[in-house]
Amino acid sequence: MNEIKIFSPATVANVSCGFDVLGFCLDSIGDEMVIRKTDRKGIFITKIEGYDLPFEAEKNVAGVSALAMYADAKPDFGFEIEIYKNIKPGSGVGSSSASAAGSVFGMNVLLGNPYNNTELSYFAMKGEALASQSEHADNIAPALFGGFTLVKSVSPLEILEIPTPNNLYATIIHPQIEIKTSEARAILPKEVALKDAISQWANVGSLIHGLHTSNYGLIERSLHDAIVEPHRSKLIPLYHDVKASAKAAGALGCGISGSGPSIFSLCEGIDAAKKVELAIRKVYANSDIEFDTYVSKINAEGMKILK
Ligand SMILES: Nc1ncnc2c1ncn2[C@@H]1O[C@H](COP(=O)(O)OP(=O)(O)O)[C@@H](O)[C@H]1O
Ligand SMILES: N[C@@H](CCOP(=O)(O)O)C(=O)O
Repeated sequence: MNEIKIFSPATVANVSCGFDVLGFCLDSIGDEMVIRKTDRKGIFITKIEGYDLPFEAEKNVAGVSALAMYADAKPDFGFEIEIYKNIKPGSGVGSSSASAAGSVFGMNVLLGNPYNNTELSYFAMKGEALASQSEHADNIAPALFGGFTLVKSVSPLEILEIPTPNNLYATIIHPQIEIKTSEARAILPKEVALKDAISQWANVGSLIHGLHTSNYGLIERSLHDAIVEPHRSKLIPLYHDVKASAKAAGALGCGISGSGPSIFSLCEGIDAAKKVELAIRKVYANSDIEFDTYVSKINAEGMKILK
């Protein structure tokens, strides 16, 4: 096989209480990428559609992760990468991760799958670091493994796959402002109060248990964030109104998706997710902020090979 076309999914990182460790994969939004073997040695980004992003491999997250894997694999040929971007950069649903993980996923298939998903996550983290100035894997892991993931450690990299209850859906609202992950990280405090840490790790533990046991009530009671949300919510217009509307419409929980500005809600069933979508659309519809919304099943598969 000399060429592959893939769907590289959007992802929601943090999931309220799990800053930098928890994430889940979306089904209804993602980029497409074509990866092709070429006689020319090296990594070449030959096409980008959708958004204006750098073509130099060293400046594009897809190229940085590809170069990290290329240096390890040392093939006697090169790779061309085409990126068809649907996920707006800086939207908070893992735009950079979709590219960073997509290039190495596609290259791995063309190389005959020498690397497992954890090894691919390691290379993809090198690309993610270019965008966010930090090596975190909470978007990359769900993009590659699918479903919910927990990054137990980045060094050494250890990723746990968490079972996803069948009837869990996400509703996303994306106000059209850009928040760079690097900037949203820079505003966070370096230290946290012990009482906040206690509530946060209790919620992470109970959320994981709720996911394992399909206990929607426990999931609902665990979707809180005492540490990051108070700081980042100030960057998102009408954040608290959206959250209140989502909860009133029946969401299990609602929080900042990744570093924002997107806001996610988790819901039991597609009908509840659509009801939440209608409710939160009304919040921005009464303002001058443009926005998109979408409802997605949790994508258990992650990356998909299109051809
Ligand atoms: N292939 C790429 N896809 C998305 N963003 C990229 C890519 N290559 C470089 N970037 C840069 O990464 C930044 C967006 O990443 P980030 O702030 O983490 O947003 P997101 O939350 O959408 O991933 C932008 O500055 C963008 O120019
Ligand atoms: N844990 C990171 C996740 C950033 O996600 P993104 O989708 O905004 O890139 C953080 O919160 O900084």
